[in-house]
Amino acid sequence: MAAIKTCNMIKTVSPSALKRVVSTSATSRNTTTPSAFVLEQERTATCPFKNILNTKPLWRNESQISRDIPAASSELKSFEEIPAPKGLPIVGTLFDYFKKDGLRFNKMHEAYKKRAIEHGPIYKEKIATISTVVVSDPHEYSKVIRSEGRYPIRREMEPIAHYRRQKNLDLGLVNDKGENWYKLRTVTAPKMLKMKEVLDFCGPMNDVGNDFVAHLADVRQSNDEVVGLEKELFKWAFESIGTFLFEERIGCFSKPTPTKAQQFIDHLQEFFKYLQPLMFNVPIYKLYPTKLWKKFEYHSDAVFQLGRYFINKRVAELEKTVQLPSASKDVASEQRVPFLTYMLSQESLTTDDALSTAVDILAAATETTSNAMLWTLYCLAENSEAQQKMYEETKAVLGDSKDINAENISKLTYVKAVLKEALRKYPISWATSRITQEDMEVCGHHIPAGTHIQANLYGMFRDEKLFPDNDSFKPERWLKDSKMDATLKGLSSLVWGHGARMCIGRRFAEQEMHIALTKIVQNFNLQYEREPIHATLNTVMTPDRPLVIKFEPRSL
Ligand code: HEM
Repeated sequence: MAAIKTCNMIKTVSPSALKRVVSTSATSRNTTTPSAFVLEQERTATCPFKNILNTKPLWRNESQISRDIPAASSELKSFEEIPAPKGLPIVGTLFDYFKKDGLRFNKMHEAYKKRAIEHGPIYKEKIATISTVVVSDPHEYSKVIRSEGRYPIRREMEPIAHYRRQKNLDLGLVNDKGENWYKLRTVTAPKMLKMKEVLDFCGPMNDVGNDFVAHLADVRQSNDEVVGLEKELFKWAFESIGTFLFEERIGCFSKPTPTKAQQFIDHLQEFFKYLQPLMFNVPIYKLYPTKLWKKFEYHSDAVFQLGRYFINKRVAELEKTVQLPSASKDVASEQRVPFLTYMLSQESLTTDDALSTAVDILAAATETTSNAMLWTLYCLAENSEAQQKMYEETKAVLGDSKDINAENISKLTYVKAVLKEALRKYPISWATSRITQEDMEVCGHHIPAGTHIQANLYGMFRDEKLFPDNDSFKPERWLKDSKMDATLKGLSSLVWGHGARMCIGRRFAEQEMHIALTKIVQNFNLQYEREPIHATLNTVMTPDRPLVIKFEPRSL
């Protein structure tokens, strides 16, 4: 497989505004002064990407790659000189995505990889109204991480933001910016990212996991195949996040699935399906409601109404049984109260803020974790050796016990490596991004403030130079004693984004997935006997057709 080209530094321009930025980045790479070094350490102390920030530049010694960071601003190349595919005025490269055998919006991950191979570690592209710079060099992207500031900005998910504005709804945690976003984030983060808080949910997630394997055993056909696995995993994901938000079970595994839960799941899947083409196409929907927009709007209405239904139902129950704290007296994040109770008690949030955030979390949690699980089960079903190693680890750590708790979960190191490797091969969030807030230098080019810049995650993960034998599923890459460069080990975090705006559900998602995967492998031997599956984008990366896996019971 061809590897992505890497930076070649050349001549030119000296935008004086960049002096400060360039000299910082040049120093941090080469002759670090004590003060710059201290600054660097302070900035990276809590960053999950710190390995990349703190180690020497990648590939410095590799013969294929001759690149050097310019020593002075006079060597900087301009933004205009960033390589770019040819496009037309106004529409840019839009038609490349409609040509027969051309690129496709539902294969953007492949498009980014192809463009990077053609144009190198940095290229820019304008697709209709969207202009973006794509970086495929982990070290270079780390500069973007370092400069993201107190209020990092991601590009809006335009169709969602447009929908919310039209309906007079708050933009919410996912789309809001600046102080508004910060207010929501600082209230939510302690409850969702503190390890102690998340470990408290090990018990309830263990119960959800037990019920899920019983459910899988039940829905298996006579030949052990589970047909409609994606729907079953959606139920699991919804049950898991519901348990976290409400500290009450939704009952998704009962027969039949409760109508409202099934409706929420169905509408959410359609919502993500229509979101993908709307995000990249010309936003005509802002002028008049296209057919596609109407479908998206229909499913958005349903997701919002059903999300509100679940939340309001729980609030009404809580009001009957417990005294909801008054909004003038914040409940501390360590207090053991349901997430909703905690949110509603926060003085800094309006009731609408609290409810919008809960709907955001319901929606953000379901499609993501169910697809991450689908890919991981697919990888395991295709790799009996990895599956066996994982089974042996579960036996060694848990014996015959069904209980995963705050203590033994930390010992499931191979399980964790399995998830990382599955997300390397199939990064459900295939690119991560920021809008730059200051002028900076990346790959020797001037990047003005306000540029939308993305890390080409799929391209990096599938780069043979970075991950040798990258078509193979090798969880061992991620184990502590593996020989993989520590810098590259840090790359696995990027599927969760980075810095102050990293996925707020990361800890929760990892825990629920580690538990469910462990239980599945404890109970079943997985087999996949059909044609290889490929990836397509329904906003997140999903299998391009229904995945049918055999769940053969293990004799315990
Ligand atoms: C496999 C599972 C998941 C993956 C790979 C994933 C990935 C991501 C990524 C890449 C971002 C953007 C971060 C950034 O810009 O730096 C994000 C944001 C977010 N995620 Fe997740 N996510 C997952 C599961 C979840 C779950 C389970 C929840 C809720 C419990 C959740 C809630 C959110 C929210 C609310 C945001 C917006 C945060 C903000 O902008 O402050 N995600 N996620």
